[in-house]
Amino acid sequence: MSIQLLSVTDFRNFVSQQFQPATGFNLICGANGSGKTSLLEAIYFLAHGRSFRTARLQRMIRFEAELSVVHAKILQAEQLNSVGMQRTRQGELTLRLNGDTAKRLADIAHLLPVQLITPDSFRIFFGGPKERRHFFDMGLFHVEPSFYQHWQLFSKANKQRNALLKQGATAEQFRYWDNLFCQSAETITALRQEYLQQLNAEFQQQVSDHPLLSNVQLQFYPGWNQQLNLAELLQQNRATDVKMGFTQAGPQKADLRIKVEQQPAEEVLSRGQLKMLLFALKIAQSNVIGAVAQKQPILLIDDLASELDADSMQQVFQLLKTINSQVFVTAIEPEPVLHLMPPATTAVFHVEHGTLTARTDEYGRT
Ligand SMILES: Nc1ncnc2c1ncn2[C@@H]1O[C@H](COP(=O)(O)OP(=O)(O)OP(=O)(O)O)[C@@H](O)[C@H]1O
Repeated sequence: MSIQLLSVTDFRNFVSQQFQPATGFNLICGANGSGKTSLLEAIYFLAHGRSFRTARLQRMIRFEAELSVVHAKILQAEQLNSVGMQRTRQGELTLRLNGDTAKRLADIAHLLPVQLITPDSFRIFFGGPKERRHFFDMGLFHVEPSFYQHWQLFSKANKQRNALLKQGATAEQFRYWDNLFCQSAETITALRQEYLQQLNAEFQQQVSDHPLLSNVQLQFYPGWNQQLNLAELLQQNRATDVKMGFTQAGPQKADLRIKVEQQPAEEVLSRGQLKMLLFALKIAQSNVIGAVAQKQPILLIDDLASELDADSMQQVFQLLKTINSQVFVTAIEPEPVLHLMPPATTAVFHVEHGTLTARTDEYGRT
C-alpha cells in the first residue's frame, strides 16, 4: 500500500503543502526545525487521529490557524481511497473516508497501517509493559479484525470491575463483570499467543544472520500465571485489588518480554544494537501484517542515522530492502542515507520553513 498524494494544511509550520511521494523510499532532508518530523507526524495523525509527540492535539495546529487538515489518496490492492482528518482548536475531530464522514478512528486506522520509528521508540525497551503491549497489540489489531471488539469488551469489564473495587461492592455485584472479564481475557490471550508465534517466526527470520540479535528471544507474559484459574485468582486477589484500587491480574498486565540470554535486552545490548533490534521488530511486525492482512504498513522513520555507525546503517538498509513498504525517512543531510537507498522508486525531498520541494540527487533520482 502507498500514499499517492498527501496534502497538509495548517499543520505545525506547514501552511499548505501537497506532494506526491514515491511508492518506495522517500528521503525528507532539512535543517533542524525545518519541518521533517512534522511531516511524519501529519501522516501519523492521518492514520491514528492523534500525535506521537503530544497528547494535546491543539499543539499541532499552526500557530495562526484555527484548524489542521491532513488528506491523502491511498492505493491499496488497486483501489484508491481518499482519507482525511481534521482537528479544530475547540477539539473537534472530523474523519473523512471516500467523500463521507467516518465515525470510528478504527476504520481509518485499519485502512492505513503505519509503523513508526523515532528516537522515542526506545521506550519499547526502557518503558513499561504498556509500551510493549501497545506495539504488540497494534500488529494484532491489523491481523485479527475481531481483536478490537474483544478488547473493547474486555476494557469495559475491567473498567466496571475497577469501579466496583472502589465502591466496596458485594461478591454478588462482582459476579457479572468477573465473568465477562474472564471470558474476554481468555479470548484476548489466545489471540495474543497465536500472534506471538507469527511475529516470532518472522522476527527470527529477520535476525537469523545477525551475530548478536539472533540470540534475542521474544517471550509473552499473559498478565497472570496461567497455571492458575483466572476466575479463582480474581476472587483470591479481591482484598488486595480493593486496597490498590485496580485489578492486578489479567491481560491488561500482559507484557512482551524481549530477552538476550534470559536477560532484558536493554541491559545487555548497546544503544546502536538496540536500534537495530527495534528495526528488526518493527519490520517483522510489518511483514506479518503485510502477509496476513494483505496490507503492508507504511514506515515512518525519524532521524534514521542517529546512534547508528556506518556498518549498522548498512545492516538497517539490508533489512529495509527486504520489505515491500512505502518508507519515509528523515535526515538532516542526504548523506549518509542517500547512497544506501535503493535507486528504484526513490524520491528525495528538501524541507525548509515548512515548504517541501522535490530535488534531484547525484544519482539522477527525484
Ligand atoms: N503549532 C505550530 N505552529 C507553527 N510552527 C510550529 C508549531 N509547532 C511547532 N512548530 C515549529 O515547526 C518547526 C518544525 O518542527 P519539526 O520538529 O518538524 O522540525 P524538524 O525538521 O524535525 O527538526 P529537527 O531536525 O530539529 O528534529 C519548528 O521550527 C517548530 O518550532
